[in-house]
Amino acid sequence: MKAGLIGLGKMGYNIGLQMLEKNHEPAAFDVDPKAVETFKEAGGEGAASIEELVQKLEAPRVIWVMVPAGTVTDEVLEETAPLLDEGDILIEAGNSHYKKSMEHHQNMEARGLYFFDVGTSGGISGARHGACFMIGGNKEVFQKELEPLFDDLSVEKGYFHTGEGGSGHYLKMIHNGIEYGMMAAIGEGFELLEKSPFDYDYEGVAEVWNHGSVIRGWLMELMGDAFKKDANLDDIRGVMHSSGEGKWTVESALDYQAAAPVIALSLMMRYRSQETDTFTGKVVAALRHEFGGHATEQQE
Ligand SMILES: NC(=O)C1=CN([C@@H]2O[C@H](COP(=O)(O)OP(=O)(O)OC[C@H]3O[C@@H](n4cnc5c(N)ncnc54)[C@H](O)[C@@H]3O)[C@@H](O)[C@H]2O)C=CC1
Ligand SMILES: O=C(CO)[C@H](O)[C@H](O)COP(=O)(O)O
Repeated sequence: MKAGLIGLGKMGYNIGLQMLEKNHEPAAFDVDPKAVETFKEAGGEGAASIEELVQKLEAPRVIWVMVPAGTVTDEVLEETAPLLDEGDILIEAGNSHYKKSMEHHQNMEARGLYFFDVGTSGGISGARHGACFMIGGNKEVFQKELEPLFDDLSVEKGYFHTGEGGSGHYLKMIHNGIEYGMMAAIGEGFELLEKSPFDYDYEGVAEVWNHGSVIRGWLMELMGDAFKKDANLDDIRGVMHSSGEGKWTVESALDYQAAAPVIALSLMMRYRSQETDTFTGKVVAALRHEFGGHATEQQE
């Protein structure tokens, strides 16, 4: 099967390389012509526009979209859909909000297209060597047209048809919420080591925790890699950005009245990390001063 690919960034490019390796003969478009050139140099086929990409594919066309979530994804889908024929397939594998994906399902089905919302996990190395996919959409079409592709691009047992439209991205959102909580706990653990009276070798700690311990796993492996490059993480600041999935998870917890305090607090800690001082801190310091005469620290 000749697959189409839109988006040759950190994830899409590596998915493209896997498609190449596994004989899915990808043709790819990216808004950045340099990305298309790089893909061509790696052996892939390039397209100068979405229109040209569509023309290169045979019906039923399968197009994998891996661009920034939100407006860009919406625009790419809107540009692509009118160029397709009934029965063609769009796979949207970015980190999109599941409610938006449910809208895309309705919209694409109304045009006679099949749409799949796919949560992708495993990071860049997963995209390159085998990822984990959570796939929402028509099950029969998935089994008939797409299963071999997902089987090839995933690690063994690394794909799952999650159910109706939106369920793939909902599952990925919750996955990322869990990711926030797990990473926050690892961070707090190392903070407690750092504040302790002991002089731990953090790379050694990550290494031993990753051998037989209850908390072994890929995040701990990555922690070992990071400490190997920078023993005390001196080169980076402790500022934690986020791209929306944690916030959406917490919003869902509120919508569905589910208690998710670990994920919620890990999200708040990300926001807190982006501030060097806080108004909360000023208010509490001022109040302590007002009621108890406790010292405040003055601005320099
Ligand atoms: N980086 C990661 O670890 C993961 C990212 N994702 C999701 O996958 C999607 C892609 O992520 P990355 O590859 O990391 O982002 P990226 O920023 O590295 O790549 C995005 C690519 O899309 C291209 N692009 C932007 N607008 C376009 C347009 N209108 N038409 C065609 N191409 C366009 C950009 O030129 C760029 O090459 C996002 O939705 C992201 O949330 C999902 C799982 C893991
Ligand atoms: O989906 C991912 C990993 O599973 C992406 O790396 C995502 O960007 C992580 O979320 P955040 O940027 O909010 O930390």
